[in-house]
Amino acid sequence: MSLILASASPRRQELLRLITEDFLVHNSNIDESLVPGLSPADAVLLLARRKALAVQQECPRDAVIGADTVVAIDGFILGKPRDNADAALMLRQLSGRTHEVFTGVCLALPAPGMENAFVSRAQVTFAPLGEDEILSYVASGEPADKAGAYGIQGLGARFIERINGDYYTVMGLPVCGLYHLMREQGLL
Ligand SMILES: Cc1cn([C@H]2C[C@H](O)[C@@H](COP(=O)(O)OP(=O)(O)OP(=O)(O)O)O2)c(=O)[nH]c1=O
Repeated sequence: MSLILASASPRRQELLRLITEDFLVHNSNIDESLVPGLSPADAVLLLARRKALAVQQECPRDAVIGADTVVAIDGFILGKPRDNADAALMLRQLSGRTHEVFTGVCLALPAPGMENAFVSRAQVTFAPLGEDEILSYVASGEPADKAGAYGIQGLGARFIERINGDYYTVMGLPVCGLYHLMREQGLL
């Protein structure tokens, strides 16, 4: 049995390496569009599960990890921005306020129906951002592939006053939660 990370995200690969070096990477290529009306926690669980199960269909003898991250504020779910204008809108919404980041993780095991999933939530407080800061951050390109249009691990760090929760949940993979789940399941 191999361990497979169902993700194209280089950040998730880097974070899984904090738990184990012994894994392969397969992109799941699933449709990430969401049914409207889902709570952020249900949305990330659904997508994490879809990613893990899509890869497990191809590799039924392996254990597969899928994950998904969204930002939630004012009852809205912010995924990855569509374009630069959308990224700037998201950053204006986050400016000077506290939002939540949800990361769902699904570990699909080879026995039929054996799946373990959990959601990790963190609160992140942004400093007030000037329009010039927003535009130059968007121009850096960093927001483009990130939920909520920022990366806590990159230039986005400048804007973050406070976090309550697991830093790695914000980055896209809750390392402590996944490590403990993998130990419980006898994978480590
Ligand atoms: C909020 C935040 C998000 N992100 C990233 C984590 C995720 O990669 C991305 C959210 O998109 P996801 O759809 O969760 O992940 P992905 O498309 O990058 O990778 P895959 O589906 O193949 O696993 O945003 C950061 O890197 N830093 C942050 O601070």
